[in-house]
Amino acid sequence: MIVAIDGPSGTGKSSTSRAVAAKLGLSYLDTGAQYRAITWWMLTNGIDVNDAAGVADAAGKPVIVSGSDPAAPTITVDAVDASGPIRTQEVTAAVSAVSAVPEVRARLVELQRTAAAEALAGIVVEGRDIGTTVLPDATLKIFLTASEEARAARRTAELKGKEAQDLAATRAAMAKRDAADSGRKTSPLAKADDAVEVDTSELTLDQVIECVVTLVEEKRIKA
Ligand SMILES: Nc1ncnc2c1ncn2[C@@H]1O[C@H](COP(=O)(O)OP(=O)(O)OP(=O)(O)O)[C@@H](O)[C@H]1O
Ligand SMILES: Nc1ccn([C@@H]2O[C@H](COP(=O)(O)O)[C@@H](O)[C@H]2O)c(=O)n1
Repeated sequence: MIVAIDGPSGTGKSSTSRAVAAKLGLSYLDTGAQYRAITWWMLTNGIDVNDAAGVADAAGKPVIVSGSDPAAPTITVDAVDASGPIRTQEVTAAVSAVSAVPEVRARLVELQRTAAAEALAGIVVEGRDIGTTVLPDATLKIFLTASEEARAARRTAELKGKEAQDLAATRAAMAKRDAADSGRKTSPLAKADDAVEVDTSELTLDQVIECVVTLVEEKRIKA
């Protein structure tokens, strides 16, 4: 059972994927965390993230390891826990430039396919290009969407007390990142033709989780 969950930022991919994987006894892989991890490494090693050739040259250097237990997902870079630093606004603002570099994508797609092949009980993999590029033969593909208003409100609430931005700034930053992710040449953010689209704007997180669990169970019955 391989479940691919894609969609723009703030649609609920991570929250939904983790919960679905935990409920169904599947592994979980957050591919966005891997792109954030390589971006953090570039920033901390003085690589200009807007210099695509420099990023490409360095893409093979960091060792990125993802732990796939949905109860406690982990990510390390060169054996250092990166789960905190990859969530800063500095990394969020830089990640789209790094993830657009084909050498970076080739490196991480290989890691992602290996993780899926090794997950014997099955896996939920979330990102932007899982259904279209990374795992085109996934058992089930979901594309989550939500209105810009809903997504910005969710992210603003999540960031409260951390690196808080106001609603308008959060919305503008999300729109900019989605435009860059959708507009890049190599495997842009896109819905696979055979993905089920779920608009989460008016749904609670529990309703979205239930909806995806039902879709997985339907696939299992048919298999
Ligand atoms: N249906 C929902 N209703 C209300 N809040 C939600 C819903 N789904 C997710 N959230 C909340 O919205 C925030 C963003 O969710 P999440 O991180 O899962 O989105 P994402 O699609 O993975 O975002 P990104 O791609 O930017 O990492 C979290 O605080 C989460 O708890
Ligand atoms: N399959 C993917 C997953 C992510 N990205 C890039 O990483 C960024 C961060 O993703 P989050 O889910 O953690 O917000 C995202 O904006 C993309 O630039 C990707 O390219 N492909």
